Amino acid sequence: MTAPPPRPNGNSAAAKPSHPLTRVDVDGHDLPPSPAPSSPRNGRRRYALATELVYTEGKDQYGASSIPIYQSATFKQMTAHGGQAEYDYTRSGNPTRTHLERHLAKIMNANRALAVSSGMGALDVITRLLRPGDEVITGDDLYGGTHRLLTYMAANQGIIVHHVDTTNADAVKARISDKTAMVLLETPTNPLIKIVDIQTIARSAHDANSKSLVVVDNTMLSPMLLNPLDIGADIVYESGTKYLSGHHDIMAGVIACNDTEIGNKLFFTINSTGCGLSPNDSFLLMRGVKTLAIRMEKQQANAQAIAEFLESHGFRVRYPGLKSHPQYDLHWSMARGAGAVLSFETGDPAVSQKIVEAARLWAISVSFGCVNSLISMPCQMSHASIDAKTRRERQMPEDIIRLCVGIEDANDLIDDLSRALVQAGAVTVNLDGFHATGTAEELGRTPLTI
Ligand SMILES: Cc1ncc(COP(=O)(O)O)c(C=O)c1O
Ligand SMILES: N[C@@H](CCSC[C@H](N)C(=O)O)C(=O)O
Repeated sequence: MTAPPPRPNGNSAAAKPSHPLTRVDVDGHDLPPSPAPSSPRNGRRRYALATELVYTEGKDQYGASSIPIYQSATFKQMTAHGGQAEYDYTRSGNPTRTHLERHLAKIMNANRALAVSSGMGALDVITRLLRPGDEVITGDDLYGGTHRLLTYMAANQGIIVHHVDTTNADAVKARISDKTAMVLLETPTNPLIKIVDIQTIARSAHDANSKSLVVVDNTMLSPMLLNPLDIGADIVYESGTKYLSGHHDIMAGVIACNDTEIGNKLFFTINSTGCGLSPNDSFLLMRGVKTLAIRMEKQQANAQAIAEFLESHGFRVRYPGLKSHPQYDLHWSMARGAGAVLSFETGDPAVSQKIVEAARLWAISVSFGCVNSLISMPCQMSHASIDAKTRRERQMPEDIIRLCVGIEDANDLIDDLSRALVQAGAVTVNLDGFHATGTAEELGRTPLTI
């Protein structure tokens, strides 16, 4: 095999300084740093997070091990005066949802958690804290639905939205003013997997304007890997559709905070608009949360293997488990794992489409965080609600492929991906093995040998 040409992104794994916590396996290969302890044993948690996910404190009158689904819209009252019974109507509260919310508050290190009907529902509830004329500072690489909602609010509700490069904490700081009501962050970003320094941004936002709320979308990591409230966020939300439930069988959203007044305002909106999570979905989300640790462990191990496989064959891979990630150290200074979403580029949208369509084990689907693996082209799918011009301005490559890794056998996933790469013409197979096609350089990769 000829010496590989320089990588198209200029990244050189060898040139990167080792992370201070670098570990090696028995063969001397680098391993990701040891995760930080999974749970500070303070606040509401007594055990490590993997234990707390399973251990629930709620009591059922019959000692049921799994919280019953209180499938009731209304609740009988003892008198006509109202107010004495704990529940009156499921939009306002339901025992299954309460059980879930208390559990979520514990694992999110929050005083209060609220469960709603989707991740976007959660963001909608949070943004109702804003008033016309308020300014929001947010990223230039955002989940498409978030971009869509903010754009709607800017056009119709008098909210001023500034999109800045949130990987540059100074750029965010420069934008903060006394009109900044909210700083909305995602890390890692979806789908460019950029890392945002929550702690530094939160500090400058609060120093410059004590009223500005720092809101973090933690969907890409889940409370298993990051607790934004511990590092300066005022509100954290996530799509429970993803890792928290883990099986793509429900839509859900979760909001958590520590401030009682904010919690009450969020609850007011949920009760007023009726977007609280249904009893049945609360049950399913509760069931999913219990296996979060074990799912995440397997998903991350698979994602790491696949990221290394692709990178070792010259593809530009974006994954914070790789030392070549330009913000590797920043990510590991905040998070306890790299998650299970990665993206890579081929240099040609048509080739990317062929790869995606040739995969069998990888379902062509939006979403992530589920037990089964998914493949997608964000520009055409999850982020299609960002118009092409804006995508170009934000340097979102049209050829980018996103892999959302599940719990299957890693070798099966790699074999299927290899086959799809070959079938798509991204590589060719000769008698003596796999070789790059003649257009390797055009495709922005080194020759592939497997
Ligand atoms: C980062 C991120 N935040 C929020 C959402 C919204 O979640 P949901 O689909 O549950 O509304 C999604 C995906 O949909 C997402 O990827
Ligand atoms: N058609 C949907 C697309 C949902 S994308 C889901 C998920 N966040 C992802 O990133 O894959 C829409 O219009 O919102």
